[in-house]
Amino acid sequence: QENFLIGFTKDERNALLALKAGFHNAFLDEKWQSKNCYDWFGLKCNGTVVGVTLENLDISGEIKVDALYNLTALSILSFKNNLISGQLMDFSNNVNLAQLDLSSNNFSGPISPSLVDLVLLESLQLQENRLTGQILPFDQPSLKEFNVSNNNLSGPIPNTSILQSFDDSSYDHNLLLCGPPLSTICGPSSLVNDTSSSSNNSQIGHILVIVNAVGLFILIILLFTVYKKNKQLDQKIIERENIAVKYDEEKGEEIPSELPSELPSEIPSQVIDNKAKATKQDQENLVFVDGVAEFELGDLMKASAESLGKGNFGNAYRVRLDDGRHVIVKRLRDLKPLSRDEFMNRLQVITAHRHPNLAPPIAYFYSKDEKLLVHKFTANGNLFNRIHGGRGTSDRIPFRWSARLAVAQGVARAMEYLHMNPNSQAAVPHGNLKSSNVLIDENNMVLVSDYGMTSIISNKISAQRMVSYRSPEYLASKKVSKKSDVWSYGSLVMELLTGKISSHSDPKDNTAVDLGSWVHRAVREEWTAEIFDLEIMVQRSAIHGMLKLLQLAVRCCDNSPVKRPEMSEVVREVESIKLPSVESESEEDLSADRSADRSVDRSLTDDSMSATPSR
Ligand SMILES: Nc1ncnc2c1ncn2[C@@H]1O[C@H](COP(=O)(O)OP(=O)(O)OP(=O)(O)O)[C@@H](O)[C@H]1O
Repeated sequence: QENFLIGFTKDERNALLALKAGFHNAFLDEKWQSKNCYDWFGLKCNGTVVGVTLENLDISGEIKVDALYNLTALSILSFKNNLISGQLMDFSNNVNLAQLDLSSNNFSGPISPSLVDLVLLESLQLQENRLTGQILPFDQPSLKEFNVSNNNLSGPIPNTSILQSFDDSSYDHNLLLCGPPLSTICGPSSLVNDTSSSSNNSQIGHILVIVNAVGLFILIILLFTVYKKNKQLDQKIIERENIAVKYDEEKGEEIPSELPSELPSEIPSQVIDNKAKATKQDQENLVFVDGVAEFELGDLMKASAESLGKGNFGNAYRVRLDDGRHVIVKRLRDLKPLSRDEFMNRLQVITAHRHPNLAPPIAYFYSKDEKLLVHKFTANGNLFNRIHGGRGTSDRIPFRWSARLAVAQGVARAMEYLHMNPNSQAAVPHGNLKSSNVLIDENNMVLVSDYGMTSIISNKISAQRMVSYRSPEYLASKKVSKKSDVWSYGSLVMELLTGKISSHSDPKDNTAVDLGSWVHRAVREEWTAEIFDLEIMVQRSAIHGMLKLLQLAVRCCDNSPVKRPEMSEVVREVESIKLPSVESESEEDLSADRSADRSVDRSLTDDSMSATPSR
């Protein structure tokens, strides 16, 4: 059989087929088949495989540690910007490797020691993963490019001449990394071996990272001592800045001109009130949106934290404060190059939006190396998990029609408010509405989160990663608008009604469907009633309301943006859908023998539906 292969050896082909089997990628399944290496997408071969370049393909799945053993001639390897998870591979057999780019994936665990022995290695790009443990003492003179920024690495940067020759951008955004070339000073705790690096139990998705609280505390004390020394000097600078702010306010200073045109041309009055407050606090601490400092940056840093995974704007952590309260901390990355003032201004615009169905950050932080958003923790998770979580297990609490309708109404109200905001004349598109950005709090209130981020995230990243339900015009222009929000709302409602995962929001899930086309087909082929999630289909008396909501969702997902309704019209329509009487719903629930969830469902419905002071 080997005689029939062109461009690569049998062992290499088998290794690549095994690699493909670990990925869930329809594109590769199609393109990596033939016996001719030259037909394979992303390969470079000359009798043997010398290059594998698979970038921006939404590849998910894991790579086995020994996956590259038989690719002995490999010189270039890039899996840049995919969703690959698992530990880094063993590169001991890839002695020709010169360029390795695994950036923007979900790799976890330690940096593979085999990389230190690659004497031809010129470029190592590991940024934007979830790597833990320490940086190894790379010192091969061949190394010209090196980047491990945006990981969870810890400890001192080894003092080799090669590693010290790269500037701090190669190391930025690793919360526990220290020593030159970073300006963070190493405390005694940094010298303790990081236990997380040796653990082999890194999981795909949500990894629990318990931060060594004692060690960190010592580090914080050291950092604060340094801060305090600078404080007196800073005080003078702050006083000067306050004078400058007052002067700007008197002149009626406007938001910098680079703001997107959809943002308000004037700063809302509430924002101006906050501005002086913010300027006093923001030098080295959190800026609280309501002006009351509930805790300090140091409290966050010494607390234990659980990683919730990597979102489009950075890593999110659930942090447990000393008083037992939980908050969510998001470490932002891929921002526009904003000055402190610009960042503060934009956050003030975002946080000035107040509506019972919105979840703005409660605090934010800016420093050269770190930008953070702090949110209240919402105890009942997100809508994605409510719709899809625990299916087929005894843990699953059925998600009934009344509760789903309440979600559709709450989200619609929040979106209408963002589009119309009566208080500040600010009208912003959300830009990233999806089920994981709809949160459910302890009172079962529906809260829309992560809105307005286009004003701070770099244009390239927003275009690549935001908007999980992609409208046709967004795919063409890469710009979010109110009408692309309406499309997203329609898709979210389809997800809510069908219980299907959208392939746009989770390409790696093989049960996912292109919701828009799937629903359109169902309507066209007249099997409409069958498309509803079984959990609500049993509620026969509600079928009329479900059909009405489905029709609205279909209109929101019209290919032509002008034919889509405005959010205000959507709110009117979704609120006109009546719930079936409590009696008939209860009877149906009883007949489905699933009455256990009644209290949960009714509370979700009642609470979120009653919270409508703005209407
Ligand atoms: N305030 C919060 N309370 C509880 N869970 C939250 C909160 N904010 C976010 N989460 C959850 O944490 C996880 C990560 O959130 P994050 O916003 O970083 O990413 P995402 O929602 O997956 O994507 P994107 O960055 O596009 O919004 C998600 O499952 C999200 O639902």
